[in-house]
Amino acid sequence: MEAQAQAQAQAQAQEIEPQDASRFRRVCVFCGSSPGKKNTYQLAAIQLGHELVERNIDLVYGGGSVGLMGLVSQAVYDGGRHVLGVIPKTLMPREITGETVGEVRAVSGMHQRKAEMARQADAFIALPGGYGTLEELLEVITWAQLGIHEKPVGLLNVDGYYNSLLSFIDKAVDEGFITPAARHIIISAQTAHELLSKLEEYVPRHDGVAPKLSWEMEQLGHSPKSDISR
Ligand SMILES: C/C(=C\CNc1ncnc2c1ncn2[C@@H]1O[C@H](COP(=O)(O)O)[C@@H](O)[C@H]1O)CO
Repeated sequence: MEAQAQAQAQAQAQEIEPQDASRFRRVCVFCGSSPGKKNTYQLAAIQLGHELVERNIDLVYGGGSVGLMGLVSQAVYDGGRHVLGVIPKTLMPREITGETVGEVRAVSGMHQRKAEMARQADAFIALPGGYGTLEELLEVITWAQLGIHEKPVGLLNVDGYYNSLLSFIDKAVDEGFITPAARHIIISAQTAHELLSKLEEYVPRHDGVAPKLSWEMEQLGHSPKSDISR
């Protein structure tokens, strides 16, 4: 595959330095179940997988091998890190989702999937994607705003794919619907390396609206043990 060969060549050319230990054990990636039209989207998915491997970070994602989901999960798996795919039982047939590499966890529905992915992750990253990706991204941002978790949320803005979403969010701040503090929940960058570095440094600036423990129990079904969420 062209994007895979290109990503490998770039990684070799850069002779990536070994990273310091990451504060993240596992990152959740939301991304398109389609590959997108530009090669740069596919390349970015593979490069994100390589970046996670370089930093010794495991992956949790929506499972399957379709689109960008398949590229990022394969890159993490090939790099020797653990891959956890969380799939609702209805989406499990291979004709819908394709083969999943690594561990597969079946859940009863889409809500359970999002809660399980959130529970398992220390941070979230969205690559380019469609409705599913946007819905997953906006939900973890909303949960952060409410104080359900304090895990960093990153947007990999490949080739400016998310420029219009970011402009819209800035408009919502200007119009008084999103507070400037909550605007800082979204960390964006154009490359996986820059994004991971920013996420490692993230410090939440917004206030939650209710006691965190009760939110965690209500939304995630538990009190997360992750170091990041405390
Ligand atoms: C119906 C389509 C593909 C079905 N395959 C999927 N397999 C696994 N996970 C999926 C699938 N479709 C959506 N998801 C989840 O939403 C995100 C991707 O959705 P998008 O609309 O393509 O952005 C992804 O993060 C998954 O968690 C054809 O779309």
